[in-house]
Amino acid sequence: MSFRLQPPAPARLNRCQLFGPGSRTQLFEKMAGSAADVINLDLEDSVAPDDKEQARRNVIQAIGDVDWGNKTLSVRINGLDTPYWYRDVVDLLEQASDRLDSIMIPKVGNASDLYAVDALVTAVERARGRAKPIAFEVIIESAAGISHVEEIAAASPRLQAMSLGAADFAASMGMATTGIGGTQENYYMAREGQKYWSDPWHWAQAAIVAACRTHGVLPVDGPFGDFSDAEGFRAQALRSATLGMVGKWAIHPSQVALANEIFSPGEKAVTEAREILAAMEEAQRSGAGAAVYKGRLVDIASIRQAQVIVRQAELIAAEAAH
Ligand SMILES: CC(=O)SCCNC(=O)CCNC(=O)[C@H](O)C(C)(C)COP(=O)(O)OP(=O)(O)OC[C@H]1O[C@@H](n2cnc3c(N)ncnc32)[C@H](O)[C@@H]1OP(=O)(O)O
Ligand SMILES: O=CC(=O)O
Ligand SMILES: [Mg+2]
Repeated sequence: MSFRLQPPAPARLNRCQLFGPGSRTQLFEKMAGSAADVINLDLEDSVAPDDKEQARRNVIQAIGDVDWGNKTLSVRINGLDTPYWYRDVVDLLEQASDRLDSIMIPKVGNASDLYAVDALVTAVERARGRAKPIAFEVIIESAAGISHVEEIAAASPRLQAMSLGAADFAASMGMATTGIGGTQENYYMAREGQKYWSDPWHWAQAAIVAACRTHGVLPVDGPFGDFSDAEGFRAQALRSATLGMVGKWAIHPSQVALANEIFSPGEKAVTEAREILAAMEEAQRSGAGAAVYKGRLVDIASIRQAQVIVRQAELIAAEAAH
């Protein structure tokens, strides 16, 4: 470990973020009743330009009126390249109830984007004496965003989560696809007449996870567009979880249970992690730094690996007991 310790990410569940357009008020109660840990009411790309102002009003009202339980409640504002974003921020902070937890800033390109929003949010919070500081989440979905991912992760103490937005990311990078996430037909290696599909999102996800873990931010996988392809969603989410991401967006209710399942460690994994901790405790009692568990090496690093799984299981248990 470096002299500078890795800060912990916020200790809250973020297995699934369910999105819904701010213009579709009939979805709000359904979203609140879902099993998603995080709700994202959208003012950005799922809302047509003519509906922006009404959607903002709908969302402000719903923040106070709907019972969101103990979910993390977030609103995705419009991008900083639009005329809408400042009014999104000011109206949300001046008019919405304190139930709002977070705002999501899309298409961030560098640390200054967060600085600008932070300055505006801080001014409104002070002017209004808002008791609960608003958290931020950001989407990395452009060439600039991924190029500056580390400075973005470090940009604001408000920042809690960072998602990969596969759709805009693909567009910004000039990728030859209209698919949102998942396997891409033409991204394969060929050998002896066989195709071996590779993962075009891998490098961006790994960069996001590293930046997030360096600065104590939750790394999240974004949307998977084909909501009738559960197998594809599952494969994408499993890869993300294996890389260190803590959750994934759902753009349709059918994806919520899948995300929750994949980002919750299974009973077998939790039992094994606890057994590794017990084996290492035993080893350390006898003065050893390494031991054998089920025929394989475990050492002090295994304690840290096992703790990742046990901590997540404990968060889930605490949430279930709530
Ligand atoms: C690239 C990005 O930026 S992604 C993030 C922005 N995009 C979004 O927010 C889109 C979110 N999703 C949606 O708007 C919708 O799910 C759509 C447009 C994809 C599909 O909508 P529909 O055609 O209504 O879906 P469908 O008919 O399959 O819905 C089935 C049920 O789920 C409900 N439902 C649909 N979407 C949602 C949602 N996001 N949250 C909660 N419930 C929902 C429907 O109301 C319907 O309920 P019912 O059975 O009580 O009638
Ligand atoms: O905003 C999300 C995306 O994939 O683009
Ligand atoms: Mg986007």
